[in-house]
Amino acid sequence: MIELEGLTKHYGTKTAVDHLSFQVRPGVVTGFLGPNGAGKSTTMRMMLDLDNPTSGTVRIDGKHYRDLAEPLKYIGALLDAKAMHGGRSAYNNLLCLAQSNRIPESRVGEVLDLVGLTPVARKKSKGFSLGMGQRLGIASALLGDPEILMFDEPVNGLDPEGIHWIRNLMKALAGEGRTIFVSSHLMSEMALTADHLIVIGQGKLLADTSMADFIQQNSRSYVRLRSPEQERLRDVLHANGFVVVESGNGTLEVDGATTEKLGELAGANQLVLHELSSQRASLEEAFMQMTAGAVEYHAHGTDVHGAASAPGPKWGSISEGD
Ligand SMILES: Nc1ncnc2c1ncn2[C@@H]1O[C@H](COP(=O)(O)OP(=O)(O)OP(=O)(O)O)[C@@H](O)[C@H]1O
Repeated sequence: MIELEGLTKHYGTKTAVDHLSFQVRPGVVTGFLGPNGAGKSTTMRMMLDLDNPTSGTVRIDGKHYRDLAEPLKYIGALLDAKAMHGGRSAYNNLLCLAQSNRIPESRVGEVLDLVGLTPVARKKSKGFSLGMGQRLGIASALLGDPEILMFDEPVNGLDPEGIHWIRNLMKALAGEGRTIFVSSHLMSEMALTADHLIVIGQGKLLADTSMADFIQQNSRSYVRLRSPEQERLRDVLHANGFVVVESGNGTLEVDGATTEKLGELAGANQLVLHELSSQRASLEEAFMQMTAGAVEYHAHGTDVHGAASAPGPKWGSISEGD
């Protein structure tokens, strides 16, 4: 269990983390979500005592990180995959870590095998691809066989097979009763992995909810209709008690209705329909709406030639990869 209480970090006048209080429980994968610059990495660094909080506390199974003897046996973390010593082999990088925490050398081979790096174990890590570096970082997190694991953007640089592997690994580790805390700025990725969600924006807690509740509350479903007689269709829908939203391009959206019901209503009123479809807003959209006021870096449209357009949140690519 990880517990944060009033955790706050200022860098000069900048508040990176703002009175964060939440718990990360064992036995589930907890996703840590927020747009770029929300404060996820700063929070994780403070959890590992790599940065000092301005105020507030973090406890790992009731203790401060610095009071853990041989911390790799309690908590393993993938924060910065490039943090390894590039001049050392993968094997020696892990061996040094193992020795510093009195972990037997046999475990080095085990974790290299687990992450699929055995064939390159004796190669210098500076020649590793992003994905191989990510796997080596994951191996170091697993080295002490800890009950708590933290991964900062673990799928960065991984190919679809690697993404699938890390997703299943996190689920399996949670299934063994471990505490798994994983950050991402991609809702779509989290939807496939996490059981619970902590969402932050500009350092503040925006949501602490189960994934099931988040999906239930945020994936709005509605029916989209298009007709050459749009006005008459709208009047018929209104007259039958439906709330209708005009969404542009001549389409109408109706919440809380089925395609069957609306199709029959249109038929009974001899209305021609060019479209009658059931729609579901994506979780990515719901997440973007939740964090819209807390997005720090805005892209300005998609026109690479610089034509002006409305600012929108800058978001990474969506990776479904399953
Ligand atoms: N050492 C530092 N000095 C000054 N400002 C910092 C420092 N580290 C982080 N920040 C600022 O604190 C805020 C939070 O940054 P952080 O890296 O924790 O966000 P993040 O949610 O991990 O973002 P990303 O998804 O882009 O990695 C940002 O505005 C960042 O510019």
